[in-house]
Amino acid sequence: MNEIFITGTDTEVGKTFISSLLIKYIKQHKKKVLGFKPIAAGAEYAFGELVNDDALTLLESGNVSVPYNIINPYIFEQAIAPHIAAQESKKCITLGGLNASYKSIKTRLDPEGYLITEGAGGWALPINEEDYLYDWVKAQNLNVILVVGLKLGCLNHALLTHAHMKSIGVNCIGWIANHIDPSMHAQQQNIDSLIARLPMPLLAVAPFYNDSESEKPKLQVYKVLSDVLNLK
Ligand SMILES: Nc1ncnc2c1ncn2[C@@H]1O[C@H](COP(=O)(O)OP(=O)(O)OP(=O)(O)O)[C@@H](O)[C@H]1O
Ligand SMILES: C[C@H](N)[C@H](N)CCCCCC(=O)O
Ligand SMILES: [Mg+2]
Repeated sequence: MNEIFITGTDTEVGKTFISSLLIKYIKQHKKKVLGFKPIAAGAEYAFGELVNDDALTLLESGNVSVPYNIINPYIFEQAIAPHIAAQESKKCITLGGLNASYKSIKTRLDPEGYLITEGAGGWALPINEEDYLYDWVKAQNLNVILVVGLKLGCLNHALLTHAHMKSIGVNCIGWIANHIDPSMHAQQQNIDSLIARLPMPLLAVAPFYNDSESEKPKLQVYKVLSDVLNLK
């Protein structure tokens, strides 16, 4: 199975936006693909069940039909740091629980399928008093793609995020530049600054997408994306 973990330089930098475009890109290659949002904070009740927008977006983007709770095992109503939301609702996010959910979702895909997991927040997300979501990513030996939300400050966030991945032995297979701030100055120079400093390839660039535009958002994809995703 092809398994990828999508992290970002921060919360709200476009992990869901990019994950959804990547899932669509993989579907264009006639592959089965499923999104996984293990931990979601910020949810509403629909038909008596708590649901989260990111998880719904991932579910709708893929082409494998599974019940909601399979793709989003940990869900909290408040849009706050998940380990705090868990404490407040007297629940506990555990590495064991994440492993069990991951094992369960993997039974829904065959070995040629793609499982795209979206993190929550940035790379260093506490999940309880001891563990971080990256401990789980490392334990599962997942390849990571870093979404860089292009805004002032993203160079520091991207470089520190990658430095930490390297220090714990997590494999980052590439990064994606996401134009989230149309007013940002020197956008291309910022991309070039990261190309020069990050050792992994730039896989794609997402333009700023204006909701009022009739066109669907599109990734500008580099050939290396299909290579790292094993898509022929
Ligand atoms: N390229 C883009 N153009 C325009 N808007 C974008 C773009 N990328 C993301 N956005 C918008 O920015 C907001 C944050 O994006 P998104 O929800 O994907 O971030 P996230 O990193 O997944 O956040 P979270 O940490 O909550 O999971 C959303 O409203 C999304 O539609
Ligand atoms: C609520 C938000 N949209 C995300 N789901 C969770 C972000 C957690 C950030 C934790 C932190 O780094 O401070
Ligand atoms: Mg998201």
